[in-house]
Amino acid sequence: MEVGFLGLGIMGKAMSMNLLRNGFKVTVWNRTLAKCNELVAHGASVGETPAAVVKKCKITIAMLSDPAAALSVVFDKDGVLEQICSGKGYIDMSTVDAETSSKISEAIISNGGHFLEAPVSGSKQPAETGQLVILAAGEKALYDEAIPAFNVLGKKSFFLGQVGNGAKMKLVVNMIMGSMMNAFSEGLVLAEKCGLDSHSLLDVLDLGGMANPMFRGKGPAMLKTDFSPAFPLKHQQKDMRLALSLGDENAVSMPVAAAANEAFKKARSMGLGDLDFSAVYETVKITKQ
Ligand SMILES: NC(=O)C1=CN([C@@H]2O[C@H](COP(=O)(O)OP(=O)(O)OC[C@H]3O[C@@H](n4cnc5c(N)ncnc54)[C@H](OP(=O)(O)O)[C@@H]3O)[C@@H](O)[C@H]2O)C=CC1
Ligand SMILES: O=CCCC(=O)O
Repeated sequence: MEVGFLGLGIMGKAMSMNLLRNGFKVTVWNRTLAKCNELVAHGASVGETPAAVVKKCKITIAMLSDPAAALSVVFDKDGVLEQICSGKGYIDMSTVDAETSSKISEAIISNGGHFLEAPVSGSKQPAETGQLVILAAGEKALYDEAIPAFNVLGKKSFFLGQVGNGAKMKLVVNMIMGSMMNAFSEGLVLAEKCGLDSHSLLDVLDLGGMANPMFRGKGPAMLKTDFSPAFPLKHQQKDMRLALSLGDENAVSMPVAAAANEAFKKARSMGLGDLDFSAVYETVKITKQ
């Protein structure tokens, strides 16, 4: 199966590498074209533009930073729309809002193509090992066609119905995750300030009902001030912002998420946006001094 892949950031690189490892022919494109070189060394072909990739491939996947990037790659000059046509599928796996996804879907479909949104739960390591959770919505026939690729990329795929449902599910999940990360950071700082051993706190948490891979995986690194990016903080703040907007639309009061968003914004203003989202811990350390 020949697949196009647009966007070779932390996630896109890992996912396209995984497809190559599993026997897919992959044609890649990235805005900063030099990032394609490593994929080429592993057998990928390069498309000079998103349009060139779509022209070559029956199915093209995108994994881009945010709504502006997702729209630009489709609608701008040399974009996806120039070559999408009957029989071709476009799958956007970026985390965006439902409105962005619907706009892209309408344009693709009105040009004769097929569209699926398929944001993912899981980060860099699950992307490398094919353990993502895929939250797809849109055209069921394209979903069925993409299953061989999804089975390589993820451990479980959900088909959630109409376009927008995948985006909404992803934003709800990341809203919860961002709030949890803030509560976790406050707990770590409080434990330290009141004279407790932070590693003991991690052990206690890991043995109880709140045990989870995020605390287990990120906690020891946070205590060492290691914020090597798996999920960049600027993207987590984007997701909190989009989730809060979804809350506005649905008149859902979300004071916890709003406070978490403020902390991520503060972290961005401190220049921490490119670090892992666990670097929000640094903002709590400062405010508790
Ligand atoms: N990292 C993670 O753990 C997870 C991330 N996600 C989501 O996946 C998406 C990608 O995340 P991640 O790989 O971490 O992000 P990165 O920041 O590592 O990569 C972003 C990608 O988007 C491209 N890009 C940015 N702006 C534009 C633009 N205007 N036009 C074209 N391309 C653009 C970048 O190109 P260039 O190289 O040129 O800058 C790069 O390829 C995001 O929506 C994120 O929220 C979802 C699950 C987990
Ligand atoms: O969007 C990023 C999600 C990161 C994760 O699920 O660990």
